[in-house]
Order: sequence, then structure tokens, then C-alpha cells
Amino acid sequence: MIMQKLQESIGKLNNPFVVGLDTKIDYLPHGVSSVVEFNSGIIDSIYDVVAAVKIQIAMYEERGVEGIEEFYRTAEYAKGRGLMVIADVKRADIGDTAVSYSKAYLSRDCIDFITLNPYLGYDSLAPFFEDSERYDKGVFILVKTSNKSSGDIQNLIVEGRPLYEVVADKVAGWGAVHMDGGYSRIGGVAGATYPDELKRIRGIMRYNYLLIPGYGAQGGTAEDIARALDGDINGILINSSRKVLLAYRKSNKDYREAARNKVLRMKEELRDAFNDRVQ
Ligand SMILES: O=c1ccn([C@@H]2O[C@H](COP(=O)(O)O)[C@@H](O)[C@H]2O)c(=O)[nH]1
Repeated sequence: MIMQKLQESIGKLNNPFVVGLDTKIDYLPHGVSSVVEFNSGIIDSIYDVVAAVKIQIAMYEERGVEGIEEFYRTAEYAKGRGLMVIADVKRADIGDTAVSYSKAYLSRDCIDFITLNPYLGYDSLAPFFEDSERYDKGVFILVKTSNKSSGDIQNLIVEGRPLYEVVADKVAGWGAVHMDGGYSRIGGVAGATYPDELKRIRGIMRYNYLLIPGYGAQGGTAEDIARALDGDINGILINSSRKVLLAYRKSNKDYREAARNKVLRMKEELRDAFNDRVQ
């Protein structure tokens, strides 16, 4: 079952980091001729130290049919290497359309998790919840995003509380009927760039995995995350994309070696930050 598998993989590797394969053409180093070649090289260099990769579909959609093919070839390659795959697609729509979106991603063997946008409410998400059971998959719903303007909407006060807390409550409630072992198939997204909000969200969403982007390139740190979570490293995935993919530009190493070194360094940073917080 998917959530048990995720927990076991993270536990075995002792590493909640997820590498984001948000590959743009101008990221390719000299001598690498395609996105799939680049991604395969990154995957080969990190498949034994992380449990999952997150593939951001925007970087593939931007290049049309060829890009979409590369998205799926990347996902299949990662699965072949034993990694779990998160497709960062941020979908949801009116119910009937959501049925198609859901099938498009959750029925595919090469995708384990997708991201969803809660703005349209329960009926826009229900088809994904049903399919998560049908296909043994999971979803992460945006709760508090890492970007600068996320507070424009997500921090508005609704019935005395910031909206992201209301969303966290809803996601926790929806997730309660989709448990797989100790965790729900329905998780949340909460940015590392807002540690106070992350702390409150963790307090509300105890049985939901939190996918935490914003580490590294957007300024979130291991200390921020450890502080927000009171030193409890369970039930989280931390994404880093550009810092890993472009690590080679800050070293004189091959891009694969530089990416692996970066991931191992991030893991150390996290271990230090969390150990400092453990009483
Ligand atoms: O709140 C959110 C939700 C999603 N993302 C995505 O995560 C990665 C972050 O990339 P970095 O290069 O590590 O900054 C990217 O795919 C975003 O679309 C996010 O950043 N914040």
C-alpha cells in the first residue's frame, strides 16, 4: 500500500528529501543533449539516497508534445530505478472534468502521487480521492504555498482564522476516510518559507504527509523546518529542485556527482537541524 511504502522507503534511507526534476533546456550542461538524458543521469546518481522524485509538469508542458513525452519517459525511468514519483500538476476542476484529470494521472503506473488545488472545493477533488483508493495512489493538496504572494488569499481571515488553517482542517477531515496504515493518502503542501504556518498546519494535519517545497532556492532552511516541526521528522517530504539540478554550476564536478553530493549535504544539514531540536 502506497503510504506504507513511502514510510518504509524514507525510513530505510533515513532521508525525507525529494529531488525535483524541474528541468529546463538551459539547465543542460555541455555535452548533454536532451532533458531525458539529463534526468536519467540525475536519477542514476540519487536513486539510492532518496525515496522519491517530484516532476513539475510546467517545464515539460512548455515544450509541447515532445516535452510531455519527456515527462512520462522521466517518470518511467524513475519508477524503473525504484523511486516513487510525484507529478506536480496542481489539478482539480468541476466534477466531470476532474474525473478525466484524475484518470489521466492516477491510473498510470509511472505516477504514485499528484498535487491538487483545493480552490474549487470537495466535488472537484472527490474523483481523485476515489481513484487514490482504486489505483493505490496518493495526493497532496495545496494548503499554504511557498511563494511570496501566497498570503494574498491563503492568509485571509475566514470565520476568525486564516484560510490556510481552514483548508488544513478540511484536508485533514477528507483524509480521515482515506487512511492507509498510520497515514492518509490525502496529504498537504506547506512551504518551508512559512515556518509559523507550517507549524500550525502540522498541528492540524497529524495523520497527513506534508510535502514541503521552498527549501534551498526559495530561502527555506533545514533549521526553519526543524523548528516548525518541533524536531519531529516524521510524515514529511521536503522538495528541492534547482539547488540539486544546478549544483554542478557551483562546483567543478560532473552534474551527476554534484547533484548527489548536494543531496547528501542537504541530508546532513537536516539531520543536524533535527537532532538539535530533539530534547
Ligand atoms: O507551494 C509550492 C508548491 C509547489 N512548488 C513547486 O516546488 C518546486 C520548487 O522548486 P525549487 O527549485 O526547489 O524552488 C517547483 O516545482 C514549484 O513549482 C513550490 O515551490 N511551492
